[in-house]
Amino acid sequence: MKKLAPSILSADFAQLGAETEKIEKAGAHIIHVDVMDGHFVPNISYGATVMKSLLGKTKLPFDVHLMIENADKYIPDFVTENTGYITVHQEACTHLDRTIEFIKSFGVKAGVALNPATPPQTLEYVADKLDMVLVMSVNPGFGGQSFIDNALTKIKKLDDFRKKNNLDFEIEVDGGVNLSNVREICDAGTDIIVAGSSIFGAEDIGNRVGEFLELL
Ligand SMILES: O=C(CO)[C@H](O)[C@H](O)COP(=O)(O)O
Ligand SMILES: [Co+2]
Repeated sequence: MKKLAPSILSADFAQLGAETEKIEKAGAHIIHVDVMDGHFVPNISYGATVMKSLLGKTKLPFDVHLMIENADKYIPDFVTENTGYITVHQEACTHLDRTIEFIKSFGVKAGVALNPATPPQTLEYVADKLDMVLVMSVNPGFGGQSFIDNALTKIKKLDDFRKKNNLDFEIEVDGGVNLSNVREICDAGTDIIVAGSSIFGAEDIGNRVGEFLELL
């Protein structure tokens, strides 16, 4: 089953609880949490305190997308009863294998994200340890950007690679996903769809989640 993970980066932060409730009621599967440090990416978003403000208000798992340097230092802050996945960037981790093991030591699924310019082959020697690979289809740092088409080639390569090697990591796609391109992105082999501005920018957020779910 394909899963929908709305990114709260584009939510109205003054209404974060209410907007989260709307996406949960409408059937979204996961909450995507974008953490930006102003160093690895040229923007600062929010940290663990904001994510933790949703604890007790939603049953949905958190999918933590760490766009930060020194991830090992901050990973423990993001481990909560709702935390399903923690994903770090390949480009930001010197000791990627160690960081993956560190995430898994908390009983949380481990993901690695790849920037648009990063080839999928870079994950060859850690792929058997991974629960998820996040294919960035925009350069990370901002919501509301346009989908970079060659992400489709990368998704297909990763899908072939996991089939050939009998691996079971999930493939997540993040950036510029909308109602017009989501079907093609799913067909390429994606399991988890992240969508921020195309959900939280809609007039009726719940209705938009429903429209996405029909297409998954
Ligand atoms: O990681 C991200 C940006 O770095 C966001 O998850 C992503 O951009 C989602 O926003 P949108 O759907 O508006 O592109
Ligand atoms: Co993200």
